[in-house]
Amino acid sequence: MLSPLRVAVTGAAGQIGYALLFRIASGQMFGPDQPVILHLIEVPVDKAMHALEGVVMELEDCAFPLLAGTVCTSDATEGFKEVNWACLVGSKPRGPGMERADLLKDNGKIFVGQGRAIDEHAAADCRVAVVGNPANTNAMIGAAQGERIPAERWTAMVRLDQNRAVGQLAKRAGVSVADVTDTYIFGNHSPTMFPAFGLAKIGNRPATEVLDGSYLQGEFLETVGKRGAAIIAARGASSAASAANALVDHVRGLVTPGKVQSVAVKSDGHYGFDPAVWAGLPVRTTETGYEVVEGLTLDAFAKEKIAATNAELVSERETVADLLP
Ligand SMILES: NC(=O)C1=CN([C@@H]2O[C@H](COP(=O)(O)OP(=O)(O)OC[C@H]3O[C@@H](n4cnc5c(N)ncnc54)[C@H](O)[C@@H]3O)[C@@H](O)[C@H]2O)C=CC1
Ligand SMILES: O=C([O-])CC(=O)C(=O)O
Repeated sequence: MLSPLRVAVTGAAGQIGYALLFRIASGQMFGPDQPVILHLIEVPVDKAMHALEGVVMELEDCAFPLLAGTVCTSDATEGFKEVNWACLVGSKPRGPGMERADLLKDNGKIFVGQGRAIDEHAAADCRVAVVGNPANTNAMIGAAQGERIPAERWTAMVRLDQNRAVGQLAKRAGVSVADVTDTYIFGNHSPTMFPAFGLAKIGNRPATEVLDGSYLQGEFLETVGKRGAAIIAARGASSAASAANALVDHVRGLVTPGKVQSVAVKSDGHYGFDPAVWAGLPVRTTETGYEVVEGLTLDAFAKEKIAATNAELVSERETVADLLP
């Protein structure tokens, strides 16, 4: 029997939290043999903590064999103590008419405190997945607060964008999602992101041979880039179930050696990104961590799009300069 992993989830009583916790506890994130202890972190507000009690009652009522315990707290020190994974979901979602970058000032602050608490109290092997928006820049802020946990262990989620891109390509081509491969997101989790259709394959053929260029350069990019806003317009609330599902994929991928997926990581200059921004990139999981997949061929159109999303990430960093040590 494996010893339990401690997994922190912030915003545990929120929308994504509600769609996520049951999947972690059932083994979908860390596998069917891996017990977990969930550290559920919320704001110190009665309504949120009370809602969290209800969520814990429901977790108990599922009788998950892999759920080895829960810790409920609004205290970051207790919440992140000895955790092996921190899923940072807790933060404000945007409403209709807003861009994710509009959340920068309010949400950015959260990642200063949590970055410090993780660095001081988490297990030495702790890895972090940031979901709260704007996710790339929040990961950069959090990572910058620490000295003990290497910045490379801080990742942000662009897997939802990858899944959206795969879904759109499959629908357009009239094939199963299983037939769509090599679909990677470069850059920011924002409308400037670039789903690199030039690398994607549909039924083992280049997507550019299966679908026409005007669709790929136009409607496809627009639909994937603005999908979050379309869901807010339709639901009146931001995507939650698909976001939780993408986080399960993101973490599962990062604990599965050989898996290649889109992850926002410290760019270190790959594919022309500023070295200090967190950019969506194709990432391969290794036995000890991950590596960026190098050497993929990008055409002039792709390079122009990557330059634009990089410029946005650099400008977000300038906006939060006061939150960086
Ligand atoms: N990266 C991505 O692909 C996606 C990111 N998101 C983002 O995820 C975040 C959460 O979304 P929802 O769950 O729908 O929002 P929500 O409002 O339903 O839940 C957020 C929860 O976080 C809690 N919270 C706020 N500050 C906190 C803190 N400092 N510590 C702990 N908990 C805190 C709130 O009390 C609330 O319960 C938003 O920023 C949203 O924009 C949403 C979908 C996709
Ligand atoms: O669009 C939003 O604000 C929520 C989100 O990040 C997404 O659905 O991709």
